[in-house]
Amino acid sequence: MELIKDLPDRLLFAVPKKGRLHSSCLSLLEGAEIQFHRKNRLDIALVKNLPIALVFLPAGDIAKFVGEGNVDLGITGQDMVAEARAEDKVTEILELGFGKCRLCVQVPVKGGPTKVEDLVGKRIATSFEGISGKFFNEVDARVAAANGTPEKKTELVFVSGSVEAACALGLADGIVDLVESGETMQAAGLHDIVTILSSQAVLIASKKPKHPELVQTIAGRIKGVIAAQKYVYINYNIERKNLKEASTITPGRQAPTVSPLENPEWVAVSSMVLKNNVAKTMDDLEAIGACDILLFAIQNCRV
Ligand SMILES: Nc1ncnc2c1ncn2[C@@H]1O[C@H](COP(=O)(O)OP(=O)(O)OP(=O)(O)O)[C@@H](O)[C@H]1O
Ligand SMILES: O=P(O)(O)OC[C@H]1O[C@H](OP(=O)(O)OP(=O)(O)O)[C@H](O)[C@@H]1O
Ligand SMILES: [Mg+2]
Repeated sequence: MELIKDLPDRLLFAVPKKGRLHSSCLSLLEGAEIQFHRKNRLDIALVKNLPIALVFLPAGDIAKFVGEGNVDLGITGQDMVAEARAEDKVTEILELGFGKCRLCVQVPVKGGPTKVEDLVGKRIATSFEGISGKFFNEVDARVAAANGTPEKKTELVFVSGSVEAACALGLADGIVDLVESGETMQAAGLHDIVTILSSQAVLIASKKPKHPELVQTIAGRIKGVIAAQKYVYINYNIERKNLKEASTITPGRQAPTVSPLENPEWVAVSSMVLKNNVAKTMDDLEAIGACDILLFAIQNCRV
């Protein structure tokens, strides 16, 4: 097949083929000007403007492929990297700020245990067998040591999705699954008693990439897109005597850009500032006498 023949010369970049991370990944690729056309049903797409091939894989498999060096780059959740036991086999280049969630032990609100130790010897349903197994092995050992009794094993029951249904269906006494808004958990009559890990989507690279320079190029582009989403550009005028204080409010990534104005007692200042704190930043600037405060969206940047 024509497509496969082209692959050896290209950097392979694995992207979740569906699910929670898929559409944010596509926006990221677009922002990084990684242009491709994906044929219907095909899980490989050649990038038109760079020597890259995108491979669309289940999020759960991506860490394994990157860790084994089959593909140079990938995007998946930190939870998936941990579940694949690939933390030492991949380089986490960048947290991407989406796909944020927590992996939690959850139990029924009514009549469920109140602490994780009470689940020892019981049944836990999960799609995260690796992480949950390690977690409950430690709890089992700790409880046995504390009580001076032989170790009782907590039983893991694998389910591939809709994990929250397991308690109501009588399959398990508790579950380990992801929580974001908490809606699914609450709808199932559950609450969380322990957070095992917090996760978000990450850009990961193989430890020995076949195309290291291209890895750097793509990482730089994606970092730029993420920074552009995180920051806005602020511009304001201020009396020179207040510049020191203003610089502490808008320090910029390196330092603020200060330009002289016709009136020698005044300067114009520009700086990147964090988007999520920008109203407070503007309040603080106004309070020290800044005026003509303008805010600009950043289309893209390199940091
Ligand atoms: N509710 C959520 N909010 C935020 N991020 C999430 C949420 N659920 C999952 N994720 C993140 O997205 C990753 C992939 O989850 P996703 O649900 O897309 O995969 P899946 O469960 O294998 O597929 P599917 O649910 O389509 O069968 C998770 O490993 C986690 O990092
Ligand atoms: O706290 P919330 O915002 O409700 O999100 C949490 C839910 O999202 C994920 O499920 P998903 O939609 O991927 O379905 P799945 O269980 O079939 O994987 C996760 O497995 C939880 O069930
Ligand atoms: Mg899911």
